[in-house]
Amino acid sequence: MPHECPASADYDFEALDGVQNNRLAQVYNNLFADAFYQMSDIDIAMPYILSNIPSFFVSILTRLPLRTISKFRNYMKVATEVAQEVVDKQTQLYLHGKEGSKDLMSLLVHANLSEDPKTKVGKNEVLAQLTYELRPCITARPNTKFRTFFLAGHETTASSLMWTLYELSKHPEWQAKLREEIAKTRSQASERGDTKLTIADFDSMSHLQAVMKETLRVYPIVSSLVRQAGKDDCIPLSYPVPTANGEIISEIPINRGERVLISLKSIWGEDADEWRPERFLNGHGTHSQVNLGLIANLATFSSGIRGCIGWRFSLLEMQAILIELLENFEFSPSPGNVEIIRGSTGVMAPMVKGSTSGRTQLPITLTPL
Ligand code: HEM
Repeated sequence: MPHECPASADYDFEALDGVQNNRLAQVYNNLFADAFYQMSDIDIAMPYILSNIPSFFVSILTRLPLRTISKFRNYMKVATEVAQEVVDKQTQLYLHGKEGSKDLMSLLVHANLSEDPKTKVGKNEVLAQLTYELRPCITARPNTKFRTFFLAGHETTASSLMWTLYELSKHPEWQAKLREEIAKTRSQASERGDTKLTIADFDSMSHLQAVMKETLRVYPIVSSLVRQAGKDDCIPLSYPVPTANGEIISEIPINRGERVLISLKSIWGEDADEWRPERFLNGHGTHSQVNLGLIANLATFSSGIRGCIGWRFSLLEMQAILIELLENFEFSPSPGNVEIIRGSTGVMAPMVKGSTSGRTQLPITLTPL
């Protein structure tokens, strides 16, 4: 299993060697759970306070030793230093005529050095793309630019992968189906003379696509979205509902500036809570297409102009890792009575029920094949 991030930053997190060896891994380790799990009242209120006060007071308040803010400030400091090192390394390679690696970060560095004003990307923007902007992270301000490879790109994909492995560990029959599909696709590729699978091969693997889509449906990592009304409006309802005073309404009026929290729980019928990838295969059910993407009967990547910019990258990354893992290991539930719950840690992350550690964790058994 790769323990670096060659696709995005040509940077080795040394994650499999233990977090103590790498300063970025140290501050990143359990960051979301440490910052967001079981927050205090003041930590919960702070984003709303910060969203509604002038910037001058924000910079004072964000110096307070509050849990969420301190954790992210700590992370930002180290992440910015590492981002600077990555950028410097790629810049030197580029200036000495060496191609450097073909990861996303190197492409951004090349764009930073571009002489053409149309393609040039400023240095601060390059750094911000790699790290994170402290303010939107700790405020609830909707529509702020969410700029990052490390956080938006990593935590979401890693947690979705964990949930996929969790479900596969409980469903050996799906592991068998996937191994068969992978072997068939590999043999087709080698008949063509290809040693590696192509993106078209990934897209052709309907069982793996169905497994990923079903996991993204049952475990939407970003489980709610906030939107702010740009003008007075009415939100039409799919069906009339009674209000607290008994009035039946079929639309909800909202005023300009009001915030709406959109829950991503879709309507999937009686088996909505069950993990059943077959619902996307063989024309089962009404939402049967196996295709994945921004518009794929799921709101897991959101949609429209603020939809996830990294959805395609994330799916390819997950697919590549899952193929590698499934070819090499069998997954089964952890021995003992371990119950896994969905931890509310800013993203939906697996945690062990009853554990007081406050850590994101997923104990499962891996057996080499
Ligand atoms: C399973 C993986 C992922 C999930 C479930 C996911 C989910 C989402 C969602 C729901 C949004 C919309 C947030 C909102 O509207 O408030 C979003 C936005 C975003 N995502 Fe992802 N994401 C994933 C992976 C990635 C990856 C791999 C990257 C980058 C490499 C990424 C970068 C972004 C960025 C930059 C935005 C903000 C887009 C904008 O506001 O214009 N995401 N993501």
